[in-house]
Parts: sequence; structure tokens; C-alpha cells
Amino acid sequence: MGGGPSSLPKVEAPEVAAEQKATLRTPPNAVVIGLTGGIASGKSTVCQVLEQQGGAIVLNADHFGHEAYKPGTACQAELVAHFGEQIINKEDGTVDRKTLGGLVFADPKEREALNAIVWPAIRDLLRQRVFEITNENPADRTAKLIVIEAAILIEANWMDLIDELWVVTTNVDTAKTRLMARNSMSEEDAMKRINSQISNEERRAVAHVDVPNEGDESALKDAVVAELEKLHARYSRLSAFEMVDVVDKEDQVQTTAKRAVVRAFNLISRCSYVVLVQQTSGKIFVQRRSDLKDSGPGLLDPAPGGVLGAGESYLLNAQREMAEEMGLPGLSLEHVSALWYEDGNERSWGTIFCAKVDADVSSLTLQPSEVSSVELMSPEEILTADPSQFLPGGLAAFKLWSSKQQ
Ligand SMILES: CC(C)(COP(=O)(O)OP(=O)(O)OC[C@H]1O[C@@H](n2cnc3c(N)ncnc32)[C@H](O)[C@@H]1O)[C@@H](O)C(=O)NCCC(=O)NCCS
Ligand SMILES: Nc1ncnc2c1ncn2[C@@H]1O[C@H](COP(=O)(O)OP(=O)(O)OP(=O)(O)O)[C@@H](O)[C@H]1O
Repeated sequence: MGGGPSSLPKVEAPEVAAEQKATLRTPPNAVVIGLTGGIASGKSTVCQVLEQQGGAIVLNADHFGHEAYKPGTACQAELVAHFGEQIINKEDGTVDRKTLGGLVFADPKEREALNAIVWPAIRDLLRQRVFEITNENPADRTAKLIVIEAAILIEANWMDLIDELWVVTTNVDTAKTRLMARNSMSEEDAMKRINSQISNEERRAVAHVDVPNEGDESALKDAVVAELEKLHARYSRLSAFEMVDVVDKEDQVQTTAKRAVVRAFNLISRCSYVVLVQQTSGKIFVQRRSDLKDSGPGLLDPAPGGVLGAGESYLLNAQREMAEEMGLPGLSLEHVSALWYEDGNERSWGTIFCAKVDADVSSLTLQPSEVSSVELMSPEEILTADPSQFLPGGLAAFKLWSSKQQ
């Protein structure tokens, strides 16, 4: 990997209409990594590598926390109302964090009170900063890499601010020793802070990327550089920045995510399939996928469609794909069936539609980035041909449609 700022990711993010942008969970022209991990797990060390090797802009939630209760803020007034004047430094009116820390790490109720006041303010500041970074130069479409470093990201429920979550893990004894050394803290105080946070198991359960930090600092740096390379690869793929719906095994929407994340971590997406039948002959319009496609380039697809964008319905997606890829706008589509599809590379819920059209191959307008050609094949030809020529999901959808014809 090249190293040095801006070596990642050198990708042009897609242009997104203003009204659509407002509905997106994370910015369309940035990858936002949430970096979490217990106190003294090694987050700042990881951030240094992300900054120096990945050109990342790091937003440290601890610093935003300190900014949130600067003198004169509503947040500081709320803290004083709850904890009293004892938490204010007389000389400059700032919050005395040592005193406040002593109160809240000794008492979970007091910590909850502090969190309820400060976490929403930190969240607002983080959102505002991400907005500023991703909107400061509209002409610059190079994707930015932003890292939100926050020990309490999961507890504070900030998953919706990020595209993917990385967790740095180190065992409790090591964290305690490093914390005592770095902050000249007693063992008791170090354990109070560690015990005020969730466990590594709880963090790993929601994280996309695990960065173990049990070796020396150079092993940690190597591990981060390796993860940066993987990040670069997943966001260099076509349509990596498109925001799509993520569903569970019951086809209920869980969240939205960039396609890069869905593909890399095998999340469940939604897709449409359209079996397009030529009215006069009963033959099927079979797409030959463009060589530019990053899944199944050059393969035949007897039930083309697409992955549903965030908030899109199956029907609208199918109609949009037929308009864009085949030049067939406003098709009247008949619902055929739902389809669960799973292979080593993807998992998806799909809806199969069928349309009968009075068209010839020559009357179609193909989208070259998606489709290189279209040919007419009879259902029998498709079912008896070598299946390895076909896109597996499209073939599965076609077979299901075919099984429902008498
Ligand atoms: C408790 C306070 C006054 C202690 O200040 P201090 O300067 O000693 O610590 P600092 O702010 O640098 O935080 C150091 C670390 O302590 C841990 N920590 C801080 N606050 C909390 C919390 N509410 N719950 C659990 N861990 C916490 C985190 O690991 C953090 O990285 C301060 O951390 C604070 O105001 N916390 C509430 C806001 C918050 O959650 N900040 C952390 C964002 S990651
Ligand atoms: N693999 C390692 N080997 C030795 N020391 C390490 C290693 N990783 C981190 N450290 C040291 O341990 C301490 C804690 O690391 P770091 O400051 O990166 O943690 P952090 O997660 O950012 O902490 P905090 O939660 O307090 O912000 C630092 O002094 C750092 O230099």
C-alpha cells in the first residue's frame, strides 16, 4: 500500500440529488468508520495509523465531550444544576474533570446522569462536524475517510452515525496496566473506569472489523495497515457508496448501509428479478451482463433486476432497473413470488416479477455499463443449458418462475 494521506480511498463518490441526500443515514461522499474499544485498548494508536497511512480525518469523542460543556454552554449549566458548583474550576469557569470523574466513576447513577446530559450534545457536535467535512467543497467528489473515535459508541447508540464499526480489543489486565502507566492512575481507579464500560464480547458482537491489540505496537500498526487495504478494496468496487436497505431473515428492514459494507460483511440485502417474456414467441429476454460488473461479469441473466436502494420498494426498483438497463420505462409488472437466495458471496431477499412485452431485441436501449447484449432464449433452452453460464441468483429466480407456469 502506498502510504501517506489521501492514499485511501481514491474513489469518486456518486452524485446524489439533494432530496435523496436528506434521507441518507451517512454521507454519500465519505466512509465513516466508528472506532471503539475499552479504555486504553489502543484506539489512539490505531487512529494515528488511519491518519498517517489512510489520510483519515479523526474526530475524537473525548475532545467533543470537553467542548460540549465549555463555559457558557447549556450543557455546562445542566451539569452544574445536577452536580453543583463543586465541578467548576474557580479560575477559568471550566469543568473540573478530575472532580467530575471521581463522582461518576464511583456511582453508576451519577454516570447515567452525566451521560444523559453530555452524550446528546457530543452526538450533535459529531454530526455537525461530519456535515461540515463532507460539504465544505461540493466540487470535490473524492471520497473522504472519517473516523469517529469513541469508547462508548455502542453504549451511546451512535451506530447510525457510521458506515462500519471497528473495535480494538485488549485483555483487561493489559488495559489496566497501560492505563495505570499512562495516566498515573491507581489500580482501583483504573478498574473503576474499565468496569464502567461494556465487555469486549459485547463490542465484538456488533463490530464489523476486529483489531486485536495483544502484541506489541508494531504488530498493531501492521494489523491496521492490513485492514486499510481491505477497506480500500471494498470501497473501490462499483456502486460501493450506494446506500441500500439491510434486512433480517424475515425480510424486515434493520438499517441502511453502503453496498461495500453489505458485500464485505455478508449482510442481507433486497433485490428484484424480472422475467421478461416476448409476447409473440413466449421467449425470454436474457441479458448478457457487462464485463464491467463486479459480480458475475459476462454471465447470462434470465431474470435481471437490481439491489433495492434505501427506502425503495421491490416494484419501483424492478421498474427502475428495466427502464435504466433495457430502456423499458413504466412496465406493467405481475408479482410472481418471493425468493430467499444465499450462496458463498451473498444473501438476499428478492421479489420475482414477470412482464409480457411486445418488443424485439433491436427495439431495446441497453445501458452499456450494465448490459453488453440481450438475446432471446426459450424457457427450455435456459433450463437445459450449462448452468455455469448463468448468474446463479437470476437462474434461481427464473427456475422458480418457470415452476409456476403450467
Ligand atoms: C468523566 C469525565 C469528566 C472524565 O474526564 P477525563 O478528562 O478524566 O477523561 P476523558 O474525557 O479524557 O475520557 C477518557 C476515557 O474515559 C472513559 N469515559 C469517559 N466518560 C465515560 C463514560 N461516561 N462512561 C464510560 N467511560 C467513560 C472513556 O474511555 C474515555 O476515552 C469525562 O470523560 C466526561 O465528561 N465524560 C462524559 C462524556 C463521555 O462519555 N465522554 C467519552 C466519549 S468517548
Ligand atoms: N500494543 C501495544 N503495546 C504496548 N503499548 C501499547 C500498545 N498499544 C497501545 N499501547 C499504549 O497503551 C496506552 C493506551 O493506548 P491508547 O492511548 O492508544 O489507547 P486508547 O484506547 O486511545 O485510550 P483511551 O480510551 O484512554 O483514549 C498508550 O500509552 C499506548 O502508547
